[in-house]
Amino acid sequence: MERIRTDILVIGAGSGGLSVAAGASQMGADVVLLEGSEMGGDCLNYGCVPSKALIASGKAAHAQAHSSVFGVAGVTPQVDYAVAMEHVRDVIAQIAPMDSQERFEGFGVRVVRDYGQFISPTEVQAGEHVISARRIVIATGSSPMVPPIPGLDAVPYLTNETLFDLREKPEHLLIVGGGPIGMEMAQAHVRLGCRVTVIEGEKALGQDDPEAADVVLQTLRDEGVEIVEKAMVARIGGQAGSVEVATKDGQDFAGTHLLLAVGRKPNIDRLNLEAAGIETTRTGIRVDASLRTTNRRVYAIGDVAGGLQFTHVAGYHAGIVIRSALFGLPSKASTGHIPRATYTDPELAQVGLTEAEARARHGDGTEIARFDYQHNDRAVAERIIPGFIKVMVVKGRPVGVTIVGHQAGELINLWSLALANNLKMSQIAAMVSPYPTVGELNKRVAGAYFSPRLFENQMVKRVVRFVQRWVS
Ligand SMILES: Cc1cc2nc3c(=O)[nH]c(=O)nc-3n(C[C@H](O)[C@H](O)[C@H](O)COP(=O)(O)OP(=O)(O)OC[C@H]3O[C@@H](n4cnc5c(N)ncnc54)[C@H](O)[C@@H]3O)c2cc1C
Ligand SMILES: NC(=O)c1ccc[n+]([C@@H]2O[C@H](COP(=O)([O-])OP(=O)(O)OC[C@H]3O[C@@H](n4cnc5c(N)ncnc54)[C@H](O)[C@@H]3O)[C@@H](O)[C@H]2O)c1
Repeated sequence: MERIRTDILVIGAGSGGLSVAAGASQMGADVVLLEGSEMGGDCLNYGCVPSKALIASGKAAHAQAHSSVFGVAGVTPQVDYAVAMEHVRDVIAQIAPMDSQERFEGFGVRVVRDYGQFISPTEVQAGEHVISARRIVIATGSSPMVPPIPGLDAVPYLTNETLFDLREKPEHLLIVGGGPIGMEMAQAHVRLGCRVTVIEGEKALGQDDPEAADVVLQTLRDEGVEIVEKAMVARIGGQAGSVEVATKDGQDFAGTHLLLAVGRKPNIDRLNLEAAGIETTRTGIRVDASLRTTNRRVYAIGDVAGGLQFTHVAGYHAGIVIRSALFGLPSKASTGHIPRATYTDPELAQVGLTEAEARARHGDGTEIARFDYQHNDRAVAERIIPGFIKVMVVKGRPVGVTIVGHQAGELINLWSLALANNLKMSQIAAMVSPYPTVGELNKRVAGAYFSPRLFENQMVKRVVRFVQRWVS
């Protein structure tokens, strides 16, 4: 048994853990990093990266089939699913060196490739190593939730951890769960020529503004995805190549493959948290605003902390922990300025409050500024007109933004800046955007906020008439 003493021990080499390890080691701390599986965690290996790479394949196929409106004859795309999945592998391989053991050892981090478990409040065992640390950061992420649906144990099913290993194209993919994973993978697969049925227990994209979600859902339905809502799965049967799903309301579905996308569970089982006095909640490890667990020397970040589950949140958490653990500075995580985007086509992005949340919190003080893609000249030229941007404004400042449409995930960046810095709508309106860009939408929605004040204001009209009389 080798004993190691260090300043910072990071458990988990995914989005959050790697950011802590890179930052802390480059700022002079002695860092040990544990990883029981693949360097890079979920995002690189089974999450963001492979899903966005497969979405890109779907987009290429869709463009081929829908080019005739541009005067370029459309063709039926010849999809080789195995090659599309090799493209996914290749994209992972291109990004992997950034997360590699070698790169982190180059920073001076000691990387131990084993699962860690607490053996005392300050010690973690990983294989043949016992590591004691001044501060410990748990960044062990989450895994696909596999609910105890009767019959599921006897039927082969896919999750995000196995989907990208497929090489034979599913003829008919049944997806249980209409959240971001379900909808992104539904569209990618229908565009690659699979039949797709999404079975959702409540409302698909139910976390999002319903009007914006409907724009996405309508597009997916138009592309051929069957989306069944309010259909909670009650029983699963069949066998490999022939899967049957029965819902509580008595509907039956049959397909060739089954993908489970019904949420996540925190990776805490291997950690032996009781030995360190670390409490958990229903969704993950209990943390305070500075991301400390119930053991003051131990932090929890990213998916395992049970809040928002995004790579950029894990990265944001890493910054909070570095400030607190390395410099002893008070540092608190907040969520009001954290954006999210679902990379369907059209994309759906949100930062801050939705319209319903803003009205609930600010009542009549909420004003809504809105601008539709169909009035953006670039969107018209490129024929990407479904969508809108909606800004919830309170006392002249944006408190939330919903964008559904082409590149909504890119457009939301400006509003993340605005909310993080408490900017005013007048500052957004003062920006000059190059014409014709889709990004002009952001300025035009700020213009839409001010136009009733300027154009429907009798005082403004009186002042203009008065001044004009004196202008030579
Ligand atoms: C299909 C899919 C698509 C997604 N798309 C996006 C997206 O587009 N944008 C976005 O922002 N987010 C996306 N996410 C979410 C994103 O992947 C996660 O929020 C992010 O990976 C969380 O980072 P993390 O560091 O908390 O955990 P992870 O990245 O999962 O890393 C945790 C690591 O800890 C290791 N580990 C676990 N237990 C132990 C232990 N006891 N000892 C040692 N190591 C351990 C694991 O092996 C893993 O490598 C997606 C997720 C999925 C599933
Ligand atoms: N673009 C992105 O940023 C992105 C993409 C994918 C995933 N993610 C992250 O991963 C997380 C997990 O995604 P997800 O889509 O698995 O989870 P989710 O919790 O967002 O959605 C799961 C859906 O499954 C439904 N469901 C649950 N049990 C069911 C049952 N028995 N029958 C039918 N429907 C059922 C729920 O009603 C819900 O709508 C997301 O919350 C997000 O944080 C992010």
